Amino acid sequence: MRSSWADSVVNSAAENVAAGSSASNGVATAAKPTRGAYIPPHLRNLTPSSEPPAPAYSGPSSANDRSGYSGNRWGGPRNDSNQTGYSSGGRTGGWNNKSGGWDRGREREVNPFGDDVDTEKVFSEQENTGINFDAYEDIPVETSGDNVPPPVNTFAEIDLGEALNQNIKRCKYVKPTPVQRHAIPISLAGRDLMACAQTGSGKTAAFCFPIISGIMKGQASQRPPRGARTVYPLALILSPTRELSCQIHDEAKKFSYQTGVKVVVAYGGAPISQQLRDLERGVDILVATPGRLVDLLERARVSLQMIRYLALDEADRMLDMGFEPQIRKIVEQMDMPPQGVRQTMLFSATFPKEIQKLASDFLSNYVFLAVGRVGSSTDLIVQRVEFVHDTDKRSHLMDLLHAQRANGVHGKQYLTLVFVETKKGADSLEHWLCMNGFPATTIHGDRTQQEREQALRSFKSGVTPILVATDVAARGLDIPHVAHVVNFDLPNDIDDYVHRIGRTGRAGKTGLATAFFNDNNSSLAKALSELMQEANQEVPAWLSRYAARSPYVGRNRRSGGGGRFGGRDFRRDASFNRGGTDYYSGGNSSTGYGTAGGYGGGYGSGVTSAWD
Ligand SMILES: Nc1ncnc2c1ncn2[C@@H]1O[C@H](COP(=O)(O)OP(=O)(O)OP(=O)(O)O)[C@@H](O)[C@H]1O
Repeated sequence: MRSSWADSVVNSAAENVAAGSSASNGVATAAKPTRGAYIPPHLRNLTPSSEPPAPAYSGPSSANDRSGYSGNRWGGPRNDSNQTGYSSGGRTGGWNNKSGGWDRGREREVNPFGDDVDTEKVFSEQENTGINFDAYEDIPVETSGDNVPPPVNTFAEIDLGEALNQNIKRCKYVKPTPVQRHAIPISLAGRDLMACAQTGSGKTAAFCFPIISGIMKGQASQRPPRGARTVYPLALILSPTRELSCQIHDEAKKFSYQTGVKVVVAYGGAPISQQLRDLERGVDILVATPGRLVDLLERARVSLQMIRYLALDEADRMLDMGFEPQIRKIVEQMDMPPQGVRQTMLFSATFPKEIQKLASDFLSNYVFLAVGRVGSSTDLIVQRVEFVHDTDKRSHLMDLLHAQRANGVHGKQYLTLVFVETKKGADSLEHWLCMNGFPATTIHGDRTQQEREQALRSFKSGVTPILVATDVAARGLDIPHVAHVVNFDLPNDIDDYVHRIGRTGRAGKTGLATAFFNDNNSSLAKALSELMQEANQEVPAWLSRYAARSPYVGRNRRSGGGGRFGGRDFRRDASFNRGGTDYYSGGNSSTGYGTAGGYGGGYGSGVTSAWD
C-alpha cells in the first residue's frame, strides 16, 4: 500500500508534469521512468545537443535484461567521454560550499586531491598505500552464482572511462586489490553482488568505481529545473553511521573528480538545510544514513524512482535487527525500482548466513563473492588477549600507553583507538586519561554531530592521539596511522570484534589489537579463540580453557558450518534450502577456496546502542 508521502510525490509530480509539459521533449519521453506519464523534473527541459540519447532505463519491464550479463544493463550509450565539469552549458547554480566540492562563485569543481598532481609521474613511481601485492596470488576466493564474470588483474583491463582512470592514478592505486579484481567486473557486467572481503581491503572503491563508471557512460543526470524540489539520484549508497557516510562521500568525490558525476551526502545530526541546498544543486550519487534518507523521502525532497544502483556498505549491519525495518522501508516501500531492475551491491567484511538470507530479498540472480585476506592481512594485525578484571582495566590500559610512549609510538603520531561498551564509560575513561596526561577524545552517540566530527579530526591529526569510542566507530572508518586498537570492553558479537580490530592493519599495513578479557566475556571465548587460530595468532592457554568450557558454539552459530575466513554463500548450505526454496543453482568455486565456511557466527544478543 502506498504511504501518504508517496501519494504526495505522485500528486505533485503530476502537477509538475502539467506545468512543464510544454517544455518536455522527446529525450525526456524516452527516459520515462516507472510510472505512466510521469516524467521526473531532471529529465524535462533537456536541451537538444550532440550528446547521446537517454539511457536505456526502461522501468520494470526491463527486468529480464539481466540474463545476458554481457555488459552494462542500463544499455546506455558507451560514451566514455569525460563529462568534465559542471562549469559549462547552462547549469544553474554551482556548488558553493566546501562539502559540495564546488567552488562558490567560480563554478569550478574543487580538486579533492589538494593540488594538481602529475598523474603520469605518480603512476610511474608505482606507489601504493602499502598493500603487499605479491601475496595476492595466494588469496582464497570463492564465487558462486550463474556465469560469474572473470576477474581482472589490472585497472587497465577494465573499461572504467578516462576521467575515472585518471583519478585512480591520483589516488595512487596501482593495482586493484583482490576484492576489486573480482567485484568490479561483476558489477560492470550489471550483476547483483553480495561481497564479503576483509576489513581495509578496498571495498569502497569496489562499489564506487562501477557506479561512477556506469553513470559516466550512461546519460548525464540533468539538474532539476529551477524551483523543482524533488531530486532524483541515480545511485544510492547507504551506510550505518554518519562518519562512514561522510568518508564514503569524500572517497566517491575523489573518484568522480572531473567525471561530471555529482556526489552528495545526507546524514543525521547535521543541519538538513545545507544538505537540501546541496541536493538542489544536483545529485547523481546520494550517500546517506538511513534515518536522514527516510526524512528526505518523507519530505518528498528525494525520489528513488531513477535509482539504477543501490549499494549497502556494511550490509550485514544494515540488515540486522536495528536497521532492517528502515532499509526495507527505503528499498521496498518507497518508489525505488525493484530488484532485477536496479542493480544492487552488498558489501561487508562479515556476512552471517541469516543476514545473507534476508539480504537475498533485495537481490536478483546475484553473485556471491568471498575474498580472503589481503596478503595475510589478519596476520598483519597482531592480536593479543589479556585477562584483566574490570577493576584493573584502567591501570592496565595506562601500562600499555606508557609502554607505547616509551617505545616512541606516540612520538611518531601513531594513534590508539580504545573501544568501550557504553557512552558513559567512554566519557569517564576519556576524562581519566586526560587527567593522567594522555590527551584523549571520545566519539559516541550522545555527543553532538559537531563534537563527533571535531573528535575525529582531532584524533586523525594526532592532537589527541587516543580516541575512546563505542561501536559507532567500529565499522568502515579508514583512519591512517591507527597502530593500536584496544578492546577495553569486548563486544558480545565476534563480528563486531572483527570490525573493531579492522580499524588497524589496513591496506597491507601492520597493526596491534589488544583485548581485555574476563569472566563477563566468557560467551565470546570460543569464537575469539577460533578467530585467532584462523589468523595464526597465539591463543593463550587460559582462553582455550574458557573456550572449551563455553556452552556457546562459537562463531559458526549463525553460519552452521566449520569456518574459514571469508564466508560462504548460504545458498550452498543445505539447511537453508529446506522447505522447497532452491536458493542456489549452479555456480563455481574458484582458486581453491571451497571449504565449509562462515565468517559470521556469534550473533550477539543485543543491538549496539551507539549506532545512528
Ligand atoms: N587498489 C588500491 N591500491 C592501494 N590502496 C587502495 C586500493 N584500494 C583501496 N585502497 C586503500 O585501502 C584503504 C582501505 O580501503 P577501504 O576503506 O575501502 O576498505 P574496506 O574494505 O571498505 O574496509 P572496511 O571493511 O573496514 O570498511 C583505503 O585507504 C584505500 O584508499
